[in-house]
Amino acid sequence: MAEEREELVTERFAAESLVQAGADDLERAAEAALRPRRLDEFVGQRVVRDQLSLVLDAARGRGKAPDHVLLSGPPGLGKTTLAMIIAAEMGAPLRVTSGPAIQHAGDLAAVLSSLEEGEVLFIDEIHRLARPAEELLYMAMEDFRVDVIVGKGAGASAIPLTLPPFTVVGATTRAGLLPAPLRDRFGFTAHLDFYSADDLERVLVRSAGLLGVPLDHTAAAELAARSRGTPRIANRLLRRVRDWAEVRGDGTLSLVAARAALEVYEVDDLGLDRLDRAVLTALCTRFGGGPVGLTTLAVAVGEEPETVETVAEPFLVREGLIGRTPRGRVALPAAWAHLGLQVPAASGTLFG
Ligand SMILES: Nc1ncnc2c1ncn2[C@@H]1O[C@H](COP(=O)(O)OP(=O)(O)OP(=O)(O)O)[C@@H](O)[C@H]1O
Repeated sequence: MAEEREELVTERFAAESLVQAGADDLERAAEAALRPRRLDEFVGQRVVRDQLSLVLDAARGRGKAPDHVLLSGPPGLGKTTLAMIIAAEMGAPLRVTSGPAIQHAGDLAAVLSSLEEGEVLFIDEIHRLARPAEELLYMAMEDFRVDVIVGKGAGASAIPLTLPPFTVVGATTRAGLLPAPLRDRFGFTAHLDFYSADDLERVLVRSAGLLGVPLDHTAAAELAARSRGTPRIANRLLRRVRDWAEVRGDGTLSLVAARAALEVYEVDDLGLDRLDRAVLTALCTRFGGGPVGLTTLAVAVGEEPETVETVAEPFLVREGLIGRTPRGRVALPAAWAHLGLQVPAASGTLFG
């Protein structure tokens, strides 16, 4: 009986994860369709764009592969997009992999030894590379050489293999976790910051044009203000408003349609979603405003600590809702106000 139930549960999970995988694929496809292909289509991040354009122009002028590029910043700000743009601008092929996908140094050696001259190797979540792979990578980045190990144990020998010049584009949400020797191998490092409301409005107008949907100026402003400074979220909200307008409205993406859809999807005035609010609520109501450790906070909201730290926290910190202290996370007065709660009398002593 118990076994039968377990099987049913497993089947249900399998079915749910299939549906989820399908949904993720659809989201990814929808995202890909809106990705800028060239640097001059990439909205905002003016300083990064200018600097990168110089790096690429100089490399083109010399007829060489550009320096290795490290892109850091919260999810959804355009790191993958920029990696693709670098390859497109250089007219070079792009190879995509990620830190977690490379379990062993041998996996990385296989990728490196098959690179073409000038190829761009995009390594997403580069901070999650295993240590031996990391060491192999910085030798390859510096000397364009890898040692391929042949054989095992005492009889193993290293055969040096020269690689054609290539460019690594590393992306990370946690630049602080990269060891210095790896970080130092990148000739150009850029940090992507949250977008202004004006830039997000431009992202939305561009995306609406590509989707062929009529977007009111007022609706664009409302969506921009509630997109947590993030183009991925802006585009996602745009697609949800389009759903609402087509199913419940007259097809126009008006302010009324935007507000109604945002209410359905529980996006509040600041653009906070369910996870953000769960973090704030746990911090204020369960832990009395903190300080509370990241792991405890993550358990309280049923998420991985890394998700809370990289997805929810950066924006909450930027908005002055929470603070990070050596003793843990604390709620700031704006958090209580946002939840419509009274700041407890003792909270003045929480921060610090
Ligand atoms: N500057 C921009 N201009 C226009 N659209 C953008 C810009 N940056 C990102 N986008 C849009 O946002 C989406 C998410 O961007 P992207 O996948 O590059 O983010 P990311 O930083 O790599 O995120 P992650 O860290 O989660 O991989 C893209 O599909 C693209 O359509």
